[in-house]
Amino acid sequence: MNTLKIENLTKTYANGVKALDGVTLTITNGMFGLLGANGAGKSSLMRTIATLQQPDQGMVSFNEHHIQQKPEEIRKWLGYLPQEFGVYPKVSAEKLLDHIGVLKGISSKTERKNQVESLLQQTNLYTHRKKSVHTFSGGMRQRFGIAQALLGAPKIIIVDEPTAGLDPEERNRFLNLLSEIGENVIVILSTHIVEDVHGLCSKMAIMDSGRIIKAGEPAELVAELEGQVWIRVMDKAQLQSSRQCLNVISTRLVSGKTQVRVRSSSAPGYDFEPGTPGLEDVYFTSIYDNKNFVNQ
Ligand SMILES: Nc1ncnc2c1ncn2[C@@H]1O[C@H](COP(=O)(O)OP(=O)(O)OP(=O)(O)O)[C@@H](O)[C@H]1O
Repeated sequence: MNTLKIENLTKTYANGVKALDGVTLTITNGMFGLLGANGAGKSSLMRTIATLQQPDQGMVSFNEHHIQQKPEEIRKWLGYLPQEFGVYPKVSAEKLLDHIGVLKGISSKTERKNQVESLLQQTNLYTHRKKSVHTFSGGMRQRFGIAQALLGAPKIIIVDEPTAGLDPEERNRFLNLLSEIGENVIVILSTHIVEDVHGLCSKMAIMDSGRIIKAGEPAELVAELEGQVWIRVMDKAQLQSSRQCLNVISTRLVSGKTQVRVRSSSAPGYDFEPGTPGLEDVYFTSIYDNKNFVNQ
């Protein structure tokens, strides 16, 4: 079992933005979803785990090794797909993967060839292997990104906002690919898309303003809201006045009408129907509770 321990991480950038504020988490094998809005601090946390930046306070350990003191203890086991992959040189996908394999320390040519071939197959890029990565579509680039992250049999894989900008088909294909990665490694999926976490991740955390505001198993977190979600269709004027007295979780247009989801321990009115809670309700209520807590 691999264990990543994050303890009380804090980071304030030179411009005064506190991107990490006492982050504490323990992550073991399996798919872990880190959910948060843009600017919540996800990339800052991912970069710190990948030892690309130092925290001001706190520590990260991987399998009991303190990684700020011994960064090589995570680097040699890490597969990282950053949010911005940068510029691709004009060489074929196959050659680029081989080169990354060398950088990752796979010194045997045969071993590299085998790994590159099998990863190109796995990511459905084998027929495009002779093409230059800079000519790839967004989805193909992300699949290439996961192929390079998987080189060298990593024990911990970090993918930062991998589905942003992908069309629904490519997004599905990418998520299916992620789900195929073994159970015996840690995979951290950072995303602002609730559905990316739903169904794919066995554990998750929600991040807001540099803090972890909720963590657990998605199904358990959803179950905590059982009996507390109520639904009603309203017009805009009703919604405006109801906002004062109701705890509105979210609103959604359904066939041109506004469907309102409300949190309440009992029916907030005779015209409300009980709703089935989902991960999106968990996300919105956690953010709401955190803002109220901070403003108290
Ligand atoms: N190098 C930096 N210098 C100054 N501020 C930064 C830097 N990197 C990030 N920030 C700020 O820190 C906060 C957290 O950013 P971060 O990129 O970690 O969040 P995120 O959840 O990954 O969001 P996004 O998906 O938009 O990148 C934001 O307010 C961001 O503007």
